[in-house]
This record gives sequence, C-alpha cells and structure tokens, in this order.
Amino acid sequence: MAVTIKQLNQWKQQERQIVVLTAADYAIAQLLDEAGVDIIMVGDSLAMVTLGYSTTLPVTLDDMIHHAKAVCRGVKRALVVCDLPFLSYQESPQQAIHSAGRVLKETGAVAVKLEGGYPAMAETVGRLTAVGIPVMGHVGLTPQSINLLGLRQQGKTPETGERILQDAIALEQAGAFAIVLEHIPPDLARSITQKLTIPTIGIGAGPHCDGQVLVTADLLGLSERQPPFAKSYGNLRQVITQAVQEFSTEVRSGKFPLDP
Ligand SMILES: Nc1nc(=O)c2c([nH]1)NC[C@@H]1CN(c3ccc(C(=O)N[C@@H](CCC(=O)O)C(=O)O)cc3)CN21
Ligand SMILES: CC(C)C(=O)C(=O)O
Ligand SMILES: [Mg+2]
Repeated sequence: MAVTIKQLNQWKQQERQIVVLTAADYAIAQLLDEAGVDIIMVGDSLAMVTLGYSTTLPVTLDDMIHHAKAVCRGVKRALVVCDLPFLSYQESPQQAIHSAGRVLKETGAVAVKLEGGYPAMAETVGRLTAVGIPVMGHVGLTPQSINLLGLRQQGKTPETGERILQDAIALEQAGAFAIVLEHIPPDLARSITQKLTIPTIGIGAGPHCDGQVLVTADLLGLSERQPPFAKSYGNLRQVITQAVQEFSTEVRSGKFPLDP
C-alpha cells in the first residue's frame, strides 16, 4: 500500500519511527522503495552530492523537476517529497504556488519541502496548503541560508531554541504535514516533537524525533565529505574504485573480454 500523509500522523501517534532517505535518480529510488523506506526525498542536497556544486544554492527548479521525474519512475510505495530550491519560493506566495504546482504537475511527487519559519514562510505554507499542495517544513539549520548561518548547529541558546520552536509551531498552524529538524540540540528536538501534533523528521537532531532522514550518498559512503552527524552503513567509494581498477587491469592485461 502506498504511503499517505494521513498515515504519517498515525505513525507518530503509534510511535512507529518514520524512515526517510534522499534520492536523485531512478536506480537508487527503486532500491530505497523496494527496501521499504517510507518517504523518499528529492533533496536539494543533490546539488552537492550528484551535481558537484559546493552549496545547494545553484540548483534550479528545472534541475529538481528533472531529478524528481526520474525518482518517481522508480517508486511504487514511498511518499515522494521534492525540495523547492533556493529562490523558487522565497519571493512571494505566488512564486511558491507556481513552483510547487509545477513540481506536482510535472513529476509525480505528492508534496514539496521548503526551508524557513515565522514570519518568512508561515504565510506561504498556508497559501500552498489552501490550494491543496502538501508542504513539509524545514527548520534549524537551513542550508539555503549558508551565507548567513554557515553550517553550524542552530538553537544552542535558550533564545534561539525558543525561536526555532516558534517557527515549528507556526508551520504546523499554517498547515505543514511534517517538519524536518536539522542540526539542533537533541533536547530541543525532543521538546518540539512533544509540542507538535505533526511528525518531526530529524537529521543531526538526536533520537527523540518521529523519524530520521539521511542523505543517501552519506549512508552509502559515496559522498566526498559528510556532516559530523551522518553515519555511513557502507563504503561505496571503495566498492566502486575496486571494481573500476579490476576492470582496468583486466582490459590492459587482455583478461577481459575473453575470445569466444
Ligand atoms: N552529503 C551531504 N549530506 C548532508 O547531510 C547535507 C549535504 N550534503 N548538503 C546539504 C546539507 C549541508 N549539510 C551539512 C554539511 C556540513 C555540516 C558541518 O560540517 N557542520 C560542522 C560545522 C561546519 C562549519 O562551521 O563550517 C559542525 O560541526 O556542525 C553540517 C551540515 C547537511 N546537508
Ligand atoms: C536532508 C534533507 C532534509 C534535505 O533537505 C536535503 O537532502 O536536501
Ligand atoms: Mg534540502
């Protein structure tokens, strides 16, 4: 059965953890879906891990749509959520509706994610929800603000922690169906998770969230660099290098291909 937004809320109530990973192409999306991942996120981190940019800022809405279409072709069960990239939604609620509408019309993704809280994004989330576009929020470390915030943990003081909590509450009240909490202290994430009725999905936010997300390239050991909070469950860089070296050796020595 395909995962629905309604089911996410039930899973929070049942304390069943929600499993979320990113994908940028058909092959990985298909494997994640077959492995039973609940939400597949077409994250704008693909700017860095798939396209080789040094931040998420350069990726365009057309780029995201191109990758989301490939991901959706590989997915049968998981809920596909697509990040709205930098400057595709911040100008106005109208711009956000246009961009999010294109994602839903053109890709098969059922929801969008955007970064920010109160006051900048609360109205936008309300307007998107009002026209039937499900929105996932994203607060704490918001990588599209790298030039303002860097990539440090956010919400370390009582004052900044309280602001992040208020951002999360504003997003829930505006109609967001879930919220990513990125790189904040675990106690703050726990307190936000307890205060919200919608699920929280943590990344570098400790264990007391309703689900967890990682960038799949980090999980697989494929990224060049990864954040301190990521965990690799494999070493694909090594696996790929070894396979390529073996092929090269066999071609150069005449062992492959064999004369039939
Ligand atoms: N491969 C990958 N994994 C991610 O989780 C990820 C991306 N890319 N790209 C988009 C954002 C950027 N992320 C990051 C990247 C680095 C740090 C990091 O190294 N933080 C350091 C401080 C670094 C600094 O101050 O410059 C820390 O100790 O918090 C945190 C989040 C999370 N997201
Ligand atoms: C890690 C998730 C939350 C994300 O925003 C991304 O991959 O871009
Ligand atoms: Mg993102």
